[in-house]
Amino acid sequence: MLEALKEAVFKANLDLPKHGLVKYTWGNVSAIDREAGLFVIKPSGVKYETLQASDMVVCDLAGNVVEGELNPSSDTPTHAVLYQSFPEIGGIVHTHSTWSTIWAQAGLDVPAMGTTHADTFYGPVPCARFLTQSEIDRGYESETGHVIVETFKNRGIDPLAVPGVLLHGHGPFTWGKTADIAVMNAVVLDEVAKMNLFSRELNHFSESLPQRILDKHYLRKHGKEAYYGQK
Ligand SMILES: O=C(CO)[C@@H](O)[C@H](O)COP(=O)(O)O
Repeated sequence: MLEALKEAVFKANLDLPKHGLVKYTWGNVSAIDREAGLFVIKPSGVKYETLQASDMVVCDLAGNVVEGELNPSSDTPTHAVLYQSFPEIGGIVHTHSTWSTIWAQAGLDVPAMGTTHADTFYGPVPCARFLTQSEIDRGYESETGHVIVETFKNRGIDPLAVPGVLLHGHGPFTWGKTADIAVMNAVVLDEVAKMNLFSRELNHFSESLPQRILDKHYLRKHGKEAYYGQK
């Protein structure tokens, strides 16, 4: 079942260490077949060096395993909630990539400070709040997905215009129309997180570009007159 999608997700998972986004088994990639209502995700705890396409696990939109010998990623419930809530996305990446995780641990949005950021993200990449104890008790991974969705809803952010989020104290999730685009967005997010960290230091001596200039840059690059969901 879904052999081609398994191959695509397998290759996308191997791109994480290739781009320096993961250490050991930190992180995972999934992709969804919307017609089948099933998504394919990396198995939990399997080293990238030994990973095979046949190891991929197939889950339904509730996160239940429908095919696969291995346990799905521990983040499967988060992926499931995001696929349910963001119907236009096709692939999701979670990592603990260094520079994005620095901002996540600080509980800060990654600000839009230049065109490199604005090429991909229409405004800041938000940092979602800590989970409450009762949320953790209900299930950390599924509640994580709900906190991400709540963040975008409460802040009026379009997940297609900002295909990524930080989780306070945890790390980044990114997404896109395919697993490969989700991986690219994860690479860009980590790169701009690194750039912004040092730009903010230098900002003690200089000014950043105004947000309106960067917003126009995004809209021009993405051919959008006015992007709904963003003021
Ligand atoms: O965030 C975490 C653990 O804190 C997970 O994302 C692990 O980093 C990867 O878990 P598996 O996908 O191997 O279950």
